[in-house]
Amino acid sequence: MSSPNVKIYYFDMMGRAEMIRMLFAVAGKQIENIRFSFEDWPKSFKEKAPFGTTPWVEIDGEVHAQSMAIAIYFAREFGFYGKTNRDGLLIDQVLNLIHDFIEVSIVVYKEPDKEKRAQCLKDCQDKSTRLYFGGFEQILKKTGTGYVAGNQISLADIAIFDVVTGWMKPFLGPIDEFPLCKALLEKVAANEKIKGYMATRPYSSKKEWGDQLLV
Ligand SMILES: N[C@@H](CCC(=O)N[C@@H](CS)C(=O)NCC(=O)O)C(=O)O
Repeated sequence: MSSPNVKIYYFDMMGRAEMIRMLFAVAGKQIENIRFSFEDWPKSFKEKAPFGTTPWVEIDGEVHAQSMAIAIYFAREFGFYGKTNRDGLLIDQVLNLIHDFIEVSIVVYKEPDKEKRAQCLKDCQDKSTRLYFGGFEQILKKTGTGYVAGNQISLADIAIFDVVTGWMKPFLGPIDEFPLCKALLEKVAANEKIKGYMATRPYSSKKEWGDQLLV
């Protein structure tokens, strides 16, 4: 069976689309990026998005949205969702922790008062980083292989790597107290496909939402 034609629609940045793009890179699969500006989003794209938000994908012409659902679907298709139901449980816990972390980061980003925002950012870099990386660490300890699920890289490992290298980077504090997370990140960074992708991806952290906080 031939591979489907997949297009992903998103802003010209990493954001919520990057984990999906990275998964395709690690799986050695093609995905076409349709990138648009903030100006063009309401004018030409929002009405095409299934639920009025981005990212969304077109799979052989059929549209689907919700970044986590899209990532999970392709992880299953490409064999990056573990081998057992328990693997899926471990992976889902990581993805849900990341979902919660994203929500916290967005609250910080949207805080209009500059002083309050600085305080929220500090809390995020301190307490939230500890809470969520503490969660990843617990899961990695339970699995005991150095990966979130089983003995090979899965969507969850890629998603944790995206947290530290993507748009959420400015919201993170030090993760030194989480040695299993650090070891996992080194392993993902050493993956040949990830290395190739990171060396050529067109995105700059300067353009991401998080970095605008620091302006
Ligand atoms: N739960 C959704 C959230 C999507 C979402 O809020 N996307 C933002 C960009 S990251 C968006 O579409 N913002 C523009 C808008 O709501 O008009 C997902 O993960 O895909």
